[in-house]
Amino acid sequence: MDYTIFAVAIFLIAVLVFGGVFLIRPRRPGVTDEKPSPEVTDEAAATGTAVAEPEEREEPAGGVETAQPEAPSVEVPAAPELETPPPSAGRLVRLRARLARSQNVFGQGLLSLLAADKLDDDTWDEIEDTLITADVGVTSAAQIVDNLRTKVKVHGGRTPDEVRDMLRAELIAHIDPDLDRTVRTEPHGDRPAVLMIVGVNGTGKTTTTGKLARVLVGDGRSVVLGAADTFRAAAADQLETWGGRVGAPVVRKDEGADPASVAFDAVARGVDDRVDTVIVDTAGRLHTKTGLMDELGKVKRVVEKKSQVDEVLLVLDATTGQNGLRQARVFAEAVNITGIVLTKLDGTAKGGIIIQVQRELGVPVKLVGLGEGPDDLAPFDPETFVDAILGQD
Ligand SMILES: Nc1nc2c(ncn2[C@@H]2O[C@H](COP(=O)(O)OP(=O)(O)OP(=O)(O)O)[C@@H](O)[C@H]2O)c(=O)[nH]1
Repeated sequence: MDYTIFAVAIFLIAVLVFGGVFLIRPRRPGVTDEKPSPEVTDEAAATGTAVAEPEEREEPAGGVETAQPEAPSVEVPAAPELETPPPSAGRLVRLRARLARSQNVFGQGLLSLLAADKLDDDTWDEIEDTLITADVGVTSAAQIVDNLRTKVKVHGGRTPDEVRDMLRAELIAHIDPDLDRTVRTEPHGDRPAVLMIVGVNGTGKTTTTGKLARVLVGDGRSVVLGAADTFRAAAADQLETWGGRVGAPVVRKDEGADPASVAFDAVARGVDDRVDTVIVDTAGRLHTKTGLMDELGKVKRVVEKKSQVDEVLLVLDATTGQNGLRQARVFAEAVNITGIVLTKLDGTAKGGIIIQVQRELGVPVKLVGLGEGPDDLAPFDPETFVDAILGQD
């Protein structure tokens, strides 16, 4: 009996021991049934970042348990990648094909007329008409024709190369290679250079401001942008997009705010941040509204309380011809224009406007816009321009 009790007791103990072994089976190191509670980093908390659940992992084949404790993955918003625009040097050469395409009628038209078998009065009239159609202006067109006629008489020969050289020299002379086309963007001491971008709505001011910021960043400069076009909130948004892509901060205020105060604040920010250049985009003003033109003068005067204005660049749409010239004259009366940005030269055969606008305003074309792409703005160079329109490498 005692043995029976003893045997039963042994059996029960054995059952308990083995059962316990299975019930309290050790777990794989680092693997828990509970999902780890996701960690929220300070950064994620601050930015309201969504936290990703850790994924279930499959056990590796062969039963080798190698699972390691995994840090929960946290989605951190990628910092917007800054773009590296190309430098200013060589841009016009790169965009030469655009010029060649758009100015084909102008350049090639003149070349073929000059190479005609017989250069009679009618042909010379046609040459003059071609120049006028390309917006060279009546006075310059007549001068160019006179000069070419004289050269043809003196030199006699008219091989294709001679004709091309003659026309090339004449056009370059009229565009004037000696004009100073430097865009003054160098800071002075502890003050940034200040550029104002002015012009009528739709000519491409905001786009030019953004593209110019890229040119400068491409050349290694630091830039602040001022969104003084407070008539159109979208212009400030547009500028923020441009600035954001190259790391140029944008100073803006609410729609309807005083443009002069935005311009002043932008320059103040530029001084505080010790940047190289501040570019102020102004509102597109109707040249018939004297009040608005006066305001442009005010923006300049207010900015000058903080720092001198180095450039006032007038943006002109090359496709608007005589109308654009009229606008240019009004702007030139209201504010001292230091340079012209001729936009949309990719969309017109009227490249001769360069000659006319410089002649009318006595101010050089410093930059040209050759497309809607972010890097389609180039410093203007007369020789590259003429070579492109005459189809010369
Ligand atoms: N093809 C071409 N389009 C251009 C060029 N420059 C600007 N544009 C286009 O012209 C349009 C008007 O440009 P904006 O920069 O908004 O003109 P804006 O003068 O600032 O106009 P407002 O803000 O209304 O005063 C846009 O669609 C630009 O992409 C250029 O050189 N070539």
